[in-house]
Amino acid sequence: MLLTSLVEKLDCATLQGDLNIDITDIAFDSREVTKGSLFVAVTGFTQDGHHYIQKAIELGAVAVVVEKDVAAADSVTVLKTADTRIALALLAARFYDHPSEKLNLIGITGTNGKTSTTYFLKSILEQAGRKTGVIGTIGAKVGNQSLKTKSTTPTTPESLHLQHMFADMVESGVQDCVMEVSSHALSLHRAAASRFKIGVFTNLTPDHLELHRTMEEYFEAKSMLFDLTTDFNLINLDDEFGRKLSQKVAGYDTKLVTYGITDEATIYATDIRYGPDYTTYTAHTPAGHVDIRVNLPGLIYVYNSLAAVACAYCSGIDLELAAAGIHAVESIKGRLEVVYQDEDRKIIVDFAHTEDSLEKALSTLRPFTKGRLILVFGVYAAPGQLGSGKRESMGKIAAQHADFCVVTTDNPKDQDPDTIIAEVSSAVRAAGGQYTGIVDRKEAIRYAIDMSQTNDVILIAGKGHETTQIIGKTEVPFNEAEIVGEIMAEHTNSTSKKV
Ligand SMILES: CC(=O)N[C@H]1[C@@H](OP(=O)(O)OP(=O)(O)OC[C@H]2O[C@@H](n3ccc(=O)[nH]c3=O)[C@H](O)[C@@H]2O)O[C@H](CO)[C@@H](O)[C@@H]1O[C@H](C)C(=O)N[C@@H](C)C(=O)N[C@H](CCC(=O)O)C(=O)O
Repeated sequence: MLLTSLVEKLDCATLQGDLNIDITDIAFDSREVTKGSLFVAVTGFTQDGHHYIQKAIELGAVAVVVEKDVAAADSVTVLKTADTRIALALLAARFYDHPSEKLNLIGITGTNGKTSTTYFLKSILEQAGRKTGVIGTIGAKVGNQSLKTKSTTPTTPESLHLQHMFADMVESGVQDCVMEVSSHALSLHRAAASRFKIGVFTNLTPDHLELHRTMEEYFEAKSMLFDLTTDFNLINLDDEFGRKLSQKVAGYDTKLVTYGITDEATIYATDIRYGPDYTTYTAHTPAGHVDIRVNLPGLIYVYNSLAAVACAYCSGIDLELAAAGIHAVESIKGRLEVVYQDEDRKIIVDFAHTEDSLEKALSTLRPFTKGRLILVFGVYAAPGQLGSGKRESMGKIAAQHADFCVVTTDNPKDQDPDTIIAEVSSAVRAAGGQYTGIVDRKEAIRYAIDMSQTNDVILIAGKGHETTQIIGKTEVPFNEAEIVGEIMAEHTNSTSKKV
């Protein structure tokens, strides 16, 4: 593609060189540059892409886009713009011929519920016989086939990778794409230049305050999704920030559809009932009502499946197919996932890593726990959370809702695990909770299993679907389902040896 067409009407100045050159690829990482590429220099959190311009040129970049003044060889075209992240998104969308506009693209944002809503919706769309793509913490997939990608972010890819994925999906005949859109992604313009037919807002509770600093900033970041939607804004009306957002978007050209468990919402749930491993309710929509059965317990799964029903309604899908799609989801990786069960005990892994989600996970399990509710958890390290009170509040919630807490590490990163555990433990103690502290997370899990008795439930909270732990600068493998399996196998062996 000619550079002139690629940058046409883009807000950037040509500092040097020819625009009449062919661009064969775009890269924002010098390590991905190939001959004939356009290199976009992005200022990162740890490094600065502007320092890699020379490297990119050596590898064959013929043009660069910058936001800072840098020297480059005369043979290379240099363009300057105010924000290279926005430019990258716009350039990528053009390079791949605006693929998001060729999809029924549904973006889901909110602190919690993005992944399970995505699972439910994918299943509904597949029940409706539609070829569906997903992008999120479960990876990028078409059906059950993973898409090849260079993306390195955990949830929402950088704009270049994202547009590439959309283009691949269009090429393979995908009609609908369900995507988790994180607040990180929105504030870093990863989704800019994408067009969403439907935007979903699940909820907002404190998280990622290391990046957004205040809840107001966090809310503004999440709200950015609704500047990118074209048809429907679908918002949880029972959430404080959802109500605020619905007022904010009321004047937009897009249609506002709300959901919740009161009949004030456009789509709402009644007759909610829970069992130890299911939830049933009736979903009411303007197109009629339908009985829903979710194979997971708890109010959060009413909200997350209802959001998927609401998307189905907005996409013109029959409500019976929506119900069948939700029922077809047997479990969700790392979401109240039962990783071991025998007549004595049940071991559950959940991603709960915020105050709100930990409280909800424990309260959901409590009514179905005949013995003790044993919690294994840590508080992950994030720069802004040093002294922010998260350790104290997580400790307090744990003490209030669990019978025994094994306080351990989550992702301690560069922070001292002993200090984290001491601070969390002191909060558990102050709130009258029973606890022990064990730095090694595997040993903490083993301790909980060893102390468990008939009818006890063990909740291992914080990491959910994640399969690594970040200790210092190293990411070490840590798959909780496998670890529980190993420990239980050791138990079985030692018991049979005794016999
Ligand atoms: C904090 C954050 O968002 N980090 C992301 C960011 O890393 P960074 O800013 O540190 O990158 P950097 O190393 O400083 O590099 C800066 C620039 O120099 C370039 N570079 C660097 C080295 C080199 O040799 N050549 C080169 O050109 C890089 O390509 C980059 O453009 O850019 C990298 C490249 O895309 C990402 O892999 C990385 O995601 C890390 C792994 C991450 O954990 N991100 C998390 C925080 C994240 O984004 N999470 C959200 C979900 C949040 C949630 O709701 O839970 C997500 O949407 O995934």
